[in-house]
Amino acid sequence: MGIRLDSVTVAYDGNVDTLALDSLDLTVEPGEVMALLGPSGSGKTTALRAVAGFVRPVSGRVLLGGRDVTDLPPYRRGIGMVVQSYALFPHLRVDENVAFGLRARKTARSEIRQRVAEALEMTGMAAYARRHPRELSGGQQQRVAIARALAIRPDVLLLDEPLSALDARLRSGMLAELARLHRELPDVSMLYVTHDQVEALTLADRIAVMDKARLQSCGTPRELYRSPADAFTASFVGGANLVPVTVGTGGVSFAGAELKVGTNGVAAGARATLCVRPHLVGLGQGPNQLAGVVREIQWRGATHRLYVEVDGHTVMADVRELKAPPVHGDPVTLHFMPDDAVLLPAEVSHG
Ligand SMILES: Nc1ncnc2c1ncn2[C@@H]1O[C@H](COP(=O)(O)OP(=O)(O)OP(=O)(O)O)[C@@H](O)[C@H]1O
Repeated sequence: MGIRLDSVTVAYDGNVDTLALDSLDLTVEPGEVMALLGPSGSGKTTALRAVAGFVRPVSGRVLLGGRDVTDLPPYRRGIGMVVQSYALFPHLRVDENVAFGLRARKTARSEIRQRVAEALEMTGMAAYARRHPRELSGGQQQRVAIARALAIRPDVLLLDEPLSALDARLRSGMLAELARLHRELPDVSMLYVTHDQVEALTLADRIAVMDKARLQSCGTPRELYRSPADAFTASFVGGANLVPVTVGTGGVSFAGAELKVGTNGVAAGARATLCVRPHLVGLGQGPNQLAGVVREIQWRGATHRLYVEVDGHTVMADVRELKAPPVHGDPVTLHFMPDDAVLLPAEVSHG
């Protein structure tokens, strides 16, 4: 079932001077996973809570499957929700926790038994049905929380930083599990709040990037990564080199160098920001050369990350592990292919 936020504005405590959500328009297609990505306080959780019905917009509408649910209470929206802190009932066993939403809906006993078994099976927790939450690891507790959300067979699943309490190894395992669940439940739309871009890039069909209560941009992970529309999106979805340039004809000038890049019809003489991903910057001679001085070098196993100062700006280059890496203070030449650069509107810094 699709989700639509139609110009949704939320102000907590009636404070309309600082909106938590400012006219948010967002559509999640049926069966789609949409990640909400953005810095702390940008309104991601608020958007989720508006869909769930825990906050009431001061204006705008929430539609589920084309039906206006703005005035419906949360329990009548057919939504499953998983939050960061698991929020399991400590005094209830795993199976009782999973059954909770079904009991509240007065589902028949035999049906409850079947659905609880199914949800625990789906999340790999069938063997733990009779344990209490305190007898489970963090990852297992989160699986139970997901099973509980799935037991009501929701049309819409809302996930609020579901993996952020887990350690890195568990997190990547659970990410794969969520991707599998999405394949097994192709009709369930998911709205997934995260500030982790790897989670967003891995799991989402599309990513909505939020900043300061507004939608900054929305697109597939590939679109936002390969052709971001603005510097904020570029820096939030994948690492980015962002440098101020002056547009010429057939290229730009930066740090005294003339660089060939597509100008997208931007007028010559205009100021703009050039975006190049660090892994697309090479070391040594090539097209579009930049001369600089190594300020820092990090060994990352398969790659080296170089921080190179070019005319007062830092340019990052991720290159394959070097046998004889340069050292701090060494002069180096960097290069990148014309097609690997994106020209963005002028503003580099954001907030
Ligand atoms: N219950 C509340 N009462 C008053 N203000 C709130 C409440 N919840 C959130 N806010 C404010 O609304 C704004 C958006 O908060 P929200 O929790 O939606 O952001 P977020 O993007 O989910 O952040 P985070 O990544 O830190 O969870 C923030 O300025 C926050 O301080």
